[in-house]
Amino acid sequence: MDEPLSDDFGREVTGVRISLTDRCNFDCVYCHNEGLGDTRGPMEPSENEMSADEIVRFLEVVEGYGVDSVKFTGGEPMLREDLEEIIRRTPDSMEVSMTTNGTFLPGRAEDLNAAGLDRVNVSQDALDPEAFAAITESGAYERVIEGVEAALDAGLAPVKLNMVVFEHTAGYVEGMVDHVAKNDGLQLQLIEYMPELTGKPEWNIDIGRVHDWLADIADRVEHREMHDRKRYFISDDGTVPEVDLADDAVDSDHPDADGVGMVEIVDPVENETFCANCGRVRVTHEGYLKGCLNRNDDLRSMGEMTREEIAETFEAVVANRVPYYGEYLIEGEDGEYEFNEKYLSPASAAD
Ligand SMILES: Nc1nc2c(ncn2[C@@H]2O[C@H](COP(=O)(O)OP(=O)(O)OP(=O)(O)O)[C@@H](O)[C@H]2O)c(=O)[nH]1
Ligand SMILES: C[S@@+](CC[C@H](N)C(=O)[O-])C[C@H]1O[C@@H](n2cnc3c(N)ncnc32)[C@H](O)[C@@H]1O
Ligand code: SF4
Ligand code: SF4
Repeated sequence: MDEPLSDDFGREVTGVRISLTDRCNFDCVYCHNEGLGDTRGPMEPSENEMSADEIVRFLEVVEGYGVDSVKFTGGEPMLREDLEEIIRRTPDSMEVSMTTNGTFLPGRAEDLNAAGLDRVNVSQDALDPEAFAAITESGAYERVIEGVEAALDAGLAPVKLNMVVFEHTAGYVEGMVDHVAKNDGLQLQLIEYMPELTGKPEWNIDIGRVHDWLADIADRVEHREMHDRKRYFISDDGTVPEVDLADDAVDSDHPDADGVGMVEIVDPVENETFCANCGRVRVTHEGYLKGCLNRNDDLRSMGEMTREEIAETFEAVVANRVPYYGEYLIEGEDGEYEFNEKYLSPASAAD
């Protein structure tokens, strides 16, 4: 195995995260679209989207740099009709996962598994169709539930349910934790609402309160290497206490055992430890490499490049990566994060 590249902050890059499209059949009120803005627009494939050949060429190049996992995301990655082909042609040495809104999994999950998909994350912000519709601006709740079932039936377990924790969903956290504790094959990923790219900081919930509550009810707590994320293991013994988290609104290596649900918290906002343990390079649907979700001033196009040029571009992107919180943004005396002047070029200052 080739040695992974490291950036100047000692962070090894072992994974890539590829946005296959910025199109989507949902219109979630919180969507950051992987840092690129609006997903609304025509649903037809755009000529700007990377082709299957371009995606596979990139993956074959970075395999040579020790990259051993790829996440396909979007927009909605399942809008790509050539998704099975892309997965089938992904290098065998890579773990392949996908994050989806789940609506297209029924009827397709088995083919994806057969093509080489190892696991899937499905966004499900509530267990209640009305709340779900209000958040996603879509009435496809039943379809998402069928999608989760289809993924489990196809052997894509564990299926991670992604739930963004913000003002609209805080009241459903307890129910979702209970749901994954009671249902084998499901895990829960509670994602801190990120206002950086979407605005609306008033929707924030103090994620620390969710950590405290889970720490109280968990049998066991682990730290995942990626981002130093905390994982709480919760038993299905009916002891989940009542709690109102909204009252002051302001490694797949561990398959869940029977009767125990795994809940992972993704809390990147103003979290220097999270950024210090970040080892993934992103690729936009148009084929730009991106060192950090929250930045768009470090994009480098792969355009019509040869393998050698892609390799050079990948090396340059890794060399240019900096932790977002703690380096690109630094904490001022008043406790607020502000831009580190050394990264403020005239171009990025205008963003
Ligand atoms: N700021 C930031 N947010 C992230 C990062 N990784 C994940 N997130 C947030 O978590 C959301 C869900 O991530 P997923 O695509 O489901 O997958 P993941 O949690 O990164 O990966 P796995 O747990 O390995 O499946 C992302 O869309 C982001 O909102 C990261 O590196 N930085
Ligand atoms: C951008 S979506 C793309 C994949 C797919 N369409 C889906 O919804 O799963 C990837 C993940 O980002 C999460 N997400 C989107 N906007 C967010 C925000 N502002 N804060 C935190 N997570 C967000 C979504 O909940 C979803 O789990
Ligand atoms: S389904 Fe995913 S990409 Fe589509 S709007 Fe919702 S979070 Fe964004
Ligand atoms: S450096 Fe950027 S991509 Fe990595 S964890 Fe921090 S905000 Fe996310």
